Amino acid sequence: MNGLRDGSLLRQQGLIDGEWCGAAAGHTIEVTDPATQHVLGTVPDMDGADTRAAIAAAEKAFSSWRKKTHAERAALLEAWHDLMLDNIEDLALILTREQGKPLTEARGEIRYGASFIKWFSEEARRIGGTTIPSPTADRRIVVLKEPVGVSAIITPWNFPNAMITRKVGPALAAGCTVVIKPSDLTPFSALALGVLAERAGIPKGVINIVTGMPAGIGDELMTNQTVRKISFTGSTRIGSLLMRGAADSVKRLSLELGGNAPFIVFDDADLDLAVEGAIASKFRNGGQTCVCANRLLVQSGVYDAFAAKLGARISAMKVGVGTDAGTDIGPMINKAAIEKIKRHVDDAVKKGARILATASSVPAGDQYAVPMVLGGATTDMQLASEETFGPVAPLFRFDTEEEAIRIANATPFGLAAYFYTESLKRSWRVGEALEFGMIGLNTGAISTEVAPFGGVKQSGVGREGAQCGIEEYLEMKSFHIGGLS
Ligand SMILES: O=CCCC(=O)O
Repeated sequence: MNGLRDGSLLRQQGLIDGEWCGAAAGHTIEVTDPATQHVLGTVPDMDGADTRAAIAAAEKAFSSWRKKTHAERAALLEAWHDLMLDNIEDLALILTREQGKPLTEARGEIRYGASFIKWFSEEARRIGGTTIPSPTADRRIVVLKEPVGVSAIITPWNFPNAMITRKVGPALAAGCTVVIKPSDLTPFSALALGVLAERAGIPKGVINIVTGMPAGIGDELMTNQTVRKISFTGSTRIGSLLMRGAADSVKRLSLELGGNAPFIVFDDADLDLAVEGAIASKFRNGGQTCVCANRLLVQSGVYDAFAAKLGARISAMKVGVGTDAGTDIGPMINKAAIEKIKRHVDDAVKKGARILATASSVPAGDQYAVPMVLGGATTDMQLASEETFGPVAPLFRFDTEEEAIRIANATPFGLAAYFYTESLKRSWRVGEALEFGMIGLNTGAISTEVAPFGGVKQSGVGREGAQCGIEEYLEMKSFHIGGLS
């Protein structure tokens, strides 16, 4: 890959038990640049047998990793974090090339990703336990916190770095070992993290990375008795398949699944702030983020003004190759993504929506979606019930607060929601009425290592980040000590 300062970060092998290796069966898959369709390289197309080897390596490493002191684990995580920031330019370039997002956003993702490693290196020192007043005089009861065990980490293509670190950070801090299955579309970011983990001194077998198509690897991770925990970010369809597959061996699960985020602008909102928030939330990663605003609900009194302001911002957007200076929106990840966006726009227009504004600078090529504002969106349109996952901002007009809350909650998903108002009373009323795991009030940015990240309803189970994130990788053991009288 041209432009890397350290070419050894582009690794084209999987990582099992400290060995960089190919698939046992010798198969490989190509990884392409979504902007150019050029092949960037290949990675092993591993299967169930390779995955079993990775799980066995993680199991072997678990017995010594769990016994390290919290300070020892924290020091290794800190070293890994520092190496990520030292190599930010290369990690960002690899990420942009395989995923497409603009380089400035890719740098942001590396900093965001590294922040989870730093955060959980600190949390490693704070894994405590409790003592419980005993019901009898001759006994004492303490609750110990112990690592869950070998954890499967299955991650998506839209955040190829940060979705790994948000899971691996707490897993390692807790004393678990991991088998990572990155998306087959974006494995190089994961492998570069593996190279840096090795340089940081994280022992062999603690982090294993299996690359390739999902079916064989996923089946093994789901059913293997040694795997005690699965953490997955991706679609609700796959999340529920994993839940079913993991049921026979009763694994712990953390699932961060699909969303359908409402973004509500009330008449009393600061409109400029709302437009900033809409740009940040709707157009992050070209709209390919699970917490992206999907439905923009705008109250009648400010509908036209908001549409005009948002339209002006979108008209000025530059679409193009992520590594070109000034690019705001990169290519979409693949043809299926483009087709879905097109289907949503065609359906909306057929049902009466109007295109109010589009980005003026969009290169030719069917890998690019046109950023746009759609006016007159209604709840019978496909884009009201499905995540578009693209740079299309549909505006739904509403009249009353009750109507906005009803429309916002009319979805089986419950990941993120946003609303804008200057009223204190309304802030609390609406914040409490929205059925979502994360709410942004007068902000479109809710992603940070310090706050719990996760959803309700079909958007998943469990929380990542924050102080609670490490609990997902810890078991409680009640220890009853008798005969003390
Ligand atoms: O799309 C997945 C999560 C992105 C984020 O952490 O904000």
